[in-house]
Amino acid sequence: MLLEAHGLGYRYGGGRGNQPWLLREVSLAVEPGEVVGLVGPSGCGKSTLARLLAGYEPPQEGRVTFGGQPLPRGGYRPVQLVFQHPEKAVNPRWTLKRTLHEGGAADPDLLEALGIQESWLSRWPNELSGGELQRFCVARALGPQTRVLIADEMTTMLDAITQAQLWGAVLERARQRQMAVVVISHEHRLVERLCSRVIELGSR
Ligand SMILES: Nc1ncnc2c1ncn2[C@@H]1O[C@H](COP(=O)(O)OP(=O)(O)OP(=O)(O)O)[C@@H](O)[C@H]1O
Repeated sequence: MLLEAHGLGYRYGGGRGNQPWLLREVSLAVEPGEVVGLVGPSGCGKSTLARLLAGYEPPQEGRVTFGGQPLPRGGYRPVQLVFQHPEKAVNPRWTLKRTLHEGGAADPDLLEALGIQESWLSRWPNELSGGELQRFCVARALGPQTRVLIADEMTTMLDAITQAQLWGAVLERARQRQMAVVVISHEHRLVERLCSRVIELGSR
């Protein structure tokens, strides 16, 4: 298995202040090249689980393994996360070129597939639309060392044509590199269309 969660438990506040467990006994496994949906009611902890799976924060119970080992602590993250709001995911004081290079040298074919125009590279994040900025976040997350992409409502704010373009580019890379994709979305039709399997995260 490429990415596995073994009995994860998580509660905000680290157990102080009597915050209830948000996630408990969550186990899942994702294979290379698999496109898996992660669905559940609003507030059930999908985004929190995404952060645990990407290694942004540790679970309080259980563990996440990548290729059978703990997630690497430093260097490039093989499990990349793209959020719904690109403006929160970029440094407003960096040009888009610099933002892009945070994920390594950008592949020109990928930029073209994502519809990123050369002239946007010298701009600042506030000089692009949300959809244009999200293309950069997707490009940055698709560095050659990415083995799992977690797309947390990645295209929710985009129009249908842009959605199709971004997913086309992502799925093509996933096929080429045997990269796994975890799709978190409230759009059932999108999940049904993209995913070969769906994991349901229960409500509390
Ligand atoms: N930093 C935080 N501190 C305390 N509680 C938080 C924090 N972040 C999220 N929560 C709470 O944890 C719960 C789960 O949030 P999360 O964003 O993981 O759910 P979700 O399933 O992704 O929701 P949605 O589908 O609405 O995006 C929510 O009740 C939320 O209010």
